[in-house]
Amino acid sequence: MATSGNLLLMTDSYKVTHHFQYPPNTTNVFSYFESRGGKFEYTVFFGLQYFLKRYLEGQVVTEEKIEKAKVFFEKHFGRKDIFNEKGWKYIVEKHGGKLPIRIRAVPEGYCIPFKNVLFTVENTDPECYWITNYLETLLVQVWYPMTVATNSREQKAIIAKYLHETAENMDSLPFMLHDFGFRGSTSVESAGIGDASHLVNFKGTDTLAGIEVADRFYGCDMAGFSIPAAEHSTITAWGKDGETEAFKNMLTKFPTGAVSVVSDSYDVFNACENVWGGVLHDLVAKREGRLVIRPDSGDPPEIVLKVLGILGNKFGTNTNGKGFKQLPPNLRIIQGDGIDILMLDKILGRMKDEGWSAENIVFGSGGGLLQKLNRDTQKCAFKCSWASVGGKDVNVYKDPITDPGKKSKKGKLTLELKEGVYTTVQEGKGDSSKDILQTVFENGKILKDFTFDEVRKNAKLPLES
Ligand SMILES: O=C1OCCC/C1=C\Nc1ccccc1
Repeated sequence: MATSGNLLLMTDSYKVTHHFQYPPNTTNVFSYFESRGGKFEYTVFFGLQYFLKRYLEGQVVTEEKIEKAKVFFEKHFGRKDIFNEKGWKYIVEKHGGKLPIRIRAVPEGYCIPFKNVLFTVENTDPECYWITNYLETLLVQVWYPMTVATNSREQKAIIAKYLHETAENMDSLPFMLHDFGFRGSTSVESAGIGDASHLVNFKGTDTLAGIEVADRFYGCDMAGFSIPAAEHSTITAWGKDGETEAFKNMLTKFPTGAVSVVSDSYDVFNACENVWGGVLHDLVAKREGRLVIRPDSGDPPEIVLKVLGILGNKFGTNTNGKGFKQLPPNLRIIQGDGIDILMLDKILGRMKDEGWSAENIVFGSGGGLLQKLNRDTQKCAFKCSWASVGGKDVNVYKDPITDPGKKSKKGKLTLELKEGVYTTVQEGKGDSSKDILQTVFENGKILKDFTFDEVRKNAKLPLES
């Protein structure tokens, strides 16, 4: 049951005036959402279910919300005759406050090449033609989970490629990219949505909000995991001369299991050479459980290779079945500074060139994972493609001479697989029995509830099967 805010205010002001602007006797408006393409050739369709459950499901329109919106819009527009009070009251009286809308969508987790229909929205009551595009503003926010899930999956593909080339198995893949992005997110809600999108592809996170989203909206009890880890304050509070004590404290307070220690407070090379590889060498070498050393500054590829070199000298390496060097299984490094998809490839490429297996490292990413994206990254848009006016079907479209790239699709749309290629069939010419779009929402009810496990399975890489 949707539990937050006043849906009547979750739109753009101009939409409040649009019920006056459709042709007379318009009874149906059918619109669709697509990515017109951009950074990635496809999008992982993810996150619509969050919006349906959080904002659209059940009795979302009430007399009280209508009254509040009425007062709000009289002040906002400075006049009394704009807000569609009759239209909203009709929804309360006729539909019990449930939205007379049908939404058909690609199954969550599917990877769909751009310029394909991803979901459609249409009104189910001819009186409510105006509600379809009223919901655009909220529904287009699905650009964010989709784009984060896609960016995260593309990073997984890069990591998987290097693991495939330099490691004997893919076992470490699920924990190779850890979400560090909570503090850099624009809100607790967006951190939750973004991290859940990352967790479609991975299982390591410090962004706790996303675990709650995966639980509450996709039925996943614990979608992400973490380990005890230091931050600079827990090292530097021991004083510059106390760094060895601080490191030793980490090993003794967490005697088993994995532990991560940020080691660049003063001199990460000295820390690796003379502390981890010196004073604490034997404690580390015989440790039950993994020590993860975290550099956190400097040019990432250079620092990573230098730190690997020092640790390799101090703790030894062996050569795996693919001919690449591995640190002892209880010793790894984590690079969480400056990581985005390009830097990931750069570091792993350098490691491979210098004979290191990718499994010696894990990555943390914050802004690169959750923030360095916008709606334009994948050019996500919502457009009307069909209407019924005075009982006549109209194939609606735009085709601006000033940007052919913004040309929109016509008529009722379906998505089919034709010779293994996802194809959007326009003008209602599709075969509904082959339509990959499924009705996920109708008249206030959610008709398909994807579990996080299903979404993860749908989004798997070919290399993972
Ligand atoms: O070092 C680590 O090892 C793995 C567990 C997490 C972790 C660090 N977390 C973190 C979170 C937010 C900003 C910076 C770091």
